[in-house]
Amino acid sequence: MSMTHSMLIRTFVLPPITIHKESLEDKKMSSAAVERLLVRTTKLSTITIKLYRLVIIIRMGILVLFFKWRISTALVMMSSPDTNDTSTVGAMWAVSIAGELWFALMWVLDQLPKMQPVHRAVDVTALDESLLPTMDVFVTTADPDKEPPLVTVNTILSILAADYPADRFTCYVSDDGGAPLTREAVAEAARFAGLWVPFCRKHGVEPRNPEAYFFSPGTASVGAGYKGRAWPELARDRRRVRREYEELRLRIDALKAGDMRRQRWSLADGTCLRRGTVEDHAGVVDVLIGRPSRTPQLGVRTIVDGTTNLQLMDLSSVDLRVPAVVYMCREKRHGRAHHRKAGAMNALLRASAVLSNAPFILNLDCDHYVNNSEALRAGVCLLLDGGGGSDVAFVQFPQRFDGVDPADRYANHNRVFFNCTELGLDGLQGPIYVGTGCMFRRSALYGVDPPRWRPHRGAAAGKDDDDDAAIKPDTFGLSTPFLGSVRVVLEQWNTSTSPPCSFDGAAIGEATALVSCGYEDRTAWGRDIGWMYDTVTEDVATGLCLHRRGWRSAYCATAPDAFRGTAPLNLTDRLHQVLRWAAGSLEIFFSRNNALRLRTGRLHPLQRVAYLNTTVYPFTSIFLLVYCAFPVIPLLATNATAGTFSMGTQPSATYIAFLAALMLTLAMVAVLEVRWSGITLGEWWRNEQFWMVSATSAYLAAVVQVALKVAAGKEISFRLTAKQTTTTSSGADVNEKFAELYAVRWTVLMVPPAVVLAVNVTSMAAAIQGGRWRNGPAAVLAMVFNAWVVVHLYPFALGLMGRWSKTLNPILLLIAVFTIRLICFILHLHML
Ligand SMILES: O=c1ccn([C@@H]2O[C@H](COP(=O)(O)OP(=O)(O)O[C@H]3O[C@H](CO)[C@@H](O)[C@H](O)[C@H]3O)[C@@H](O)[C@H]2O)c(=O)[nH]1
Ligand SMILES: [Mn+2]
Repeated sequence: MSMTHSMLIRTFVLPPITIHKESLEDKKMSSAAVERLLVRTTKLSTITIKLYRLVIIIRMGILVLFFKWRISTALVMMSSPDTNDTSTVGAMWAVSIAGELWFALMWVLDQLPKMQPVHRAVDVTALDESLLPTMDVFVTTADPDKEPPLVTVNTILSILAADYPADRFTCYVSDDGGAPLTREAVAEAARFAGLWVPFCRKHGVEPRNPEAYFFSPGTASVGAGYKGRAWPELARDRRRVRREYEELRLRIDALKAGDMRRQRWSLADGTCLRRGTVEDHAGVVDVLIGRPSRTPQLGVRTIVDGTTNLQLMDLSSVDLRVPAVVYMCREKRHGRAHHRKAGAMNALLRASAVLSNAPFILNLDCDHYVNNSEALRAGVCLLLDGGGGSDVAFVQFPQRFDGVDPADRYANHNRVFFNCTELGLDGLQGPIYVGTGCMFRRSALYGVDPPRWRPHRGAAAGKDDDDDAAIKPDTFGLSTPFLGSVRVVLEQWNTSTSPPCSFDGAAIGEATALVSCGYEDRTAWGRDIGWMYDTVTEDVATGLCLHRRGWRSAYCATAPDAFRGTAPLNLTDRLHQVLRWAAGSLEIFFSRNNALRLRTGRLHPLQRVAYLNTTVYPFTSIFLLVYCAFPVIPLLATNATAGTFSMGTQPSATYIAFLAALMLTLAMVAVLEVRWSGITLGEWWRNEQFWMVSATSAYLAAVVQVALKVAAGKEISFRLTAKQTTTTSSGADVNEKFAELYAVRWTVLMVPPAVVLAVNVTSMAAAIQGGRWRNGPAAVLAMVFNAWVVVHLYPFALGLMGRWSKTLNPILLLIAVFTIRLICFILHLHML
């Protein structure tokens, strides 16, 4: 990378000197005249959105009036001489109002940041081919048992075959398990890439993940959308490549079978290392495919099978180059913190700095493959965009999943978050970073301020002394070559130095030293630079640190999906995933990154609200459980009269009016949200439902875990999500296809919702049996509320029932639940 790169930096990355308030109109007019736009940003301001905002504001007004009324009524009741048991009555009022206040607050925190969604369309054809920046792609894997090597291999192949110049990107694979099996599998992928990558280029196949391409039902019709040469040729080539791929699969199976007997690593240079354990092993950096030449290597030959002499594929005039592949395993030692994924990412960040030092970085978890070969270009558009792209620290892509059952009973797709929340945030300071499928600007990770907050450093400025001063060993560590690489990256603001790029022995030696476990001692890694430590959701914390420094982020939704991954296999895995996210969120809440305490004017106020929302939501579990248990009391009470706890208030027209208004506006907001974001009502409902399941189980456990951490310093573990191999023969029946999903695996997390379910069901039974439900409207309503809880917990019950359960129609349930929810609120009010 020499002139081309520096020109590019000058053209696109140089910061505008003035701090400008973004005006979309201005931007459109000024840039359109000069060059083709890489990104077209439109504020969604359809009638739906306007109505949506209006209803949200009206509902907030109603909430204020409602609470004013509730609290004043409570105070009047308490001081009334007719109330005989003041302490019980007071406690009940407090529980009820506290619950409602918390739910209302959560609703407001959730809605506010969603009110100004924007839509960004990238134009990859507007990118100047000769100016494409270099990119480092990081793949993380940690355990070959839970993350099958075949999945990782497919991810790597899809990356290598992506539509991006082969000499401009490098694929780094981090193996936290230090498993020879993983390394061998990566090497197999590197070998197979020599055939797979040119094949993809020749025929323009999609997706470029061989497993998905050959075996997933969706891509069976290869002819459709065919971009390459002659169709019969594709059919022939496809058959041959598929045969090769099947052999690769067999080889990986064999590796797996033989894994137990292996004691040593053998590296590319012939040296052997003794195999360590997962928690204790040496650091390794191993270049599996070196840097390809800078010019395309057009195939003038055909690949011929050595034994059968059969012509395998005609690759004349197809570029045969394969991007560089580096296998990396950071050193781990007993008794030394390794900081999970964040630690792996920081090791990758440093090792790649002395090897390729690309200004942009893409991270994919081992199970998330490139599904749209233009994905890398799409991300680059947003980072290079002349109209503000230089302030963008990262581009988050939506996470999409294969292998989710048609009913999505555990809400794995998370559509409300990706299609509403992230889009809304994009209109503020940018989406929250949520892990896999995210592209970064390397300099942002080194802790510098974004251009718009560096107003004195413009194109004219010379060497930046501040930057030099900032590149200190007590921040970045002692490696001189690494410090040099940091300087190069930071100087890209205003000079035209090109990053060094070398895979020679010295560079590899340095990279190995950079992944040693002592390198970060007494440095700022994990605190001020790189990925953040001290939380199991390093993603949210890292994004927050970038946003608080004034960086923006961007959301990049493409069609077809840029990346696709796998979702947790069963309810147990899913609950543990949600538990980890909730615990990580609370860890951030109790850290120096608490959104309420951050002292910075650079965080957009609504962005702050969004971060507050993302870090406090698990507390809902406490309010929810208490609030849920509350109406059951009259049914279980030995005193048969439901009036025991009634404080004698008569239903008033006021509260009926409040309820009607609150319920109506809630329903309207939901319907409008579904409309502007394009998700389905079913998806929205699944989200609601799974929220209930998590809130009664995983969130509660998260609160306990974090309480233990805060009080007793007990660390929270990162339980890896098991990945599925996506192969699903097209003909298989649903039960067989999702057998793993329907399997019941017990976890303590299921205890609280099971108890809630049981209590509700028995209290209903008891009430019916004892004829108590006839004793008063409160009891009847309590039963209805019970039913509401039970219905909300039904995906959980399905999980418990295992594969024999049949899925109910979510839409019918939705209607039922809305009606019941209304009655539930009446119940709460009636009892008081
Ligand atoms: O010590 C570790 C632990 C995990 N990982 C990798 O981290 C990734 C995420 O782990 P996974 O179990 O798949 O977590 P998910 O809940 O599915 O992932 C989401 O949530 C995580 C934070 O909790 C983020 O790190 C992920 O990027 C995000 O996709 C995987 O590639 C792992 O190989 C490591 O490299 N080292
Ligand atoms: Mn995952």
